[in-house]
Amino acid sequence: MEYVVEMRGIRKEFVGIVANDDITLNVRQGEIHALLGENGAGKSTLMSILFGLYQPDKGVIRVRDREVQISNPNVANDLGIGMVHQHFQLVHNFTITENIVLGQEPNRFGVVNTVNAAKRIRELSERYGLNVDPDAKIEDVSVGMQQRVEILKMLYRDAEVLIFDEPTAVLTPQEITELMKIMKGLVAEGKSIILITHKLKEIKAVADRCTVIRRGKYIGTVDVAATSEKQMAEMMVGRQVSFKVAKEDRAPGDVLLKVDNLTVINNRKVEALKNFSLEVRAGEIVGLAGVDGNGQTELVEAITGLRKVEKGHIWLNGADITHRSIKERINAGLAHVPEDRQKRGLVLDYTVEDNLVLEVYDREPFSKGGLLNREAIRDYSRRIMENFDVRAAQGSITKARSLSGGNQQKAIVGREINLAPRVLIAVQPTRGLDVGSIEYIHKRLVEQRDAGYAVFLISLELDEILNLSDRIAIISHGELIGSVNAAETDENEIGLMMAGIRKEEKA
Ligand SMILES: Nc1ncnc2c1ncn2[C@@H]1O[C@H](COP(=O)(O)OP(=O)(O)OP(=O)(O)O)[C@@H](O)[C@H]1O
Repeated sequence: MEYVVEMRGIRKEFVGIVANDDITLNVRQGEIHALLGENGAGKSTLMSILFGLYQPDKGVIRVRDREVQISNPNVANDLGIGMVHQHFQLVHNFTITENIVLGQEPNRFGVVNTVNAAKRIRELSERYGLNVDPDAKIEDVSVGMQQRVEILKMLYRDAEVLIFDEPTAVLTPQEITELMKIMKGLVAEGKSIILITHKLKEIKAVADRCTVIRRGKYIGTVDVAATSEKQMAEMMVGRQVSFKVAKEDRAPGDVLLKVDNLTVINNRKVEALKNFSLEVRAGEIVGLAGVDGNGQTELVEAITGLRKVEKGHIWLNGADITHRSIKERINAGLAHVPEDRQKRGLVLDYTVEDNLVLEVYDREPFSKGGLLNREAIRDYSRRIMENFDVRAAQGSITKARSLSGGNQQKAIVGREINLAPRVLIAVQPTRGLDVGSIEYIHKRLVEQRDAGYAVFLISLELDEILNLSDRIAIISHGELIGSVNAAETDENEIGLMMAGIRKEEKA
């Protein structure tokens, strides 16, 4: 058996778009096989076919040398194919064991033996270095741990081929390192992994081979050790890609966003921000670096009006907006690319065009005397879609739900930048985007700065913060640890400050 999974000549068409057009994917046993492609290239569709969620219109799938019809996920399971989705499917007030046995057949007394299950979970956890406590409740464990529960679910069902869909998008850098170790351990034990990711660094670090697809078509499969990141990026987008952002020096102007001594309480009634102060000036990109969960979310919520401020003030272009409504803040020139595109960014059942005018539909020319001007809305949306390369099967009237993840993200960023906001709050603006799209969004953020606006960038990607920012503020446990010039710092210094070590302490 040369390959554990062979997908040959796979085609899948949705209304108006061929998502997979004659795609080949051959996975060897015991390898980590990366699947790389720009946003909307057809990766998720191909994996949904392998997992039995979609039926291909054409093509053959062979698993361990046997031709198979994977008519639903149960068939995939029986064939030893498992998938860790980007959005976990876990019940929060259940224990880890309960989540793993969920959906298992009960015995003839109608009960699932959770004692035996917990024992087996412990064994699997140990064997693959997962470090999971079977008795812990999901709501009490970190995101990284929840992902391991998803991995355990697959192992518990004896999966031999594991599909990971952008698994590192939700993880902290430490968790990413650990996950890579786990993946290597899995293949060392004979499992095979298909890894969907946009991060070329990760492909270089763990994958053996990489299959590249572009606009639904198969481009090629390469040996990762012999191929550079640049080469893979070029295969993927069909042109040269620059990883560095070109940015001229610029003297910042007036303070456009001022956060003054802010104290905010989180959902657990704990102070998530303590006397936090920060300024962002016109013509400046300020990056906020910090380990996830250190008050970034609450800070953004307070600035955008989603969370009440306990103490302190927020000023936008000289006006105190601390207690203003969300709408008033938008009208005063604030825009926001939110952390969670599905919860806050888009109304998934609306069309793309309705999503693109979400904040401005009540202004002229989009409405007049209470009536919507469809033509104006469509024109405006089409322009954003074109500029930001938002690919949608039926154009502006496509439902947001059926866009690929990256295209949803591009639509949100396009919508917010298009408001020409005085202050743009960009949270993880390039999450889930391919390198070509990242390059483009970064350019637009720099343009925003060059036009004399303020950009506040919140990102867990240190590379992105270092690359784009003029100034970097570091947050730890809800406190400002310090603020440094991007040109005069490096990953190490920022890393230490993210761990809560102040500059003077280090000296
Ligand atoms: N259920 C669906 N109905 C209609 N079109 C769809 C559906 N699912 C996907 N598409 C379209 O098929 C194309 C491929 O999408 P897919 O999600 O497979 O891309 P992807 O490579 O996973 O992208 P990303 O990196 O952005 O997640 C896209 O143009 C998408 O809009």
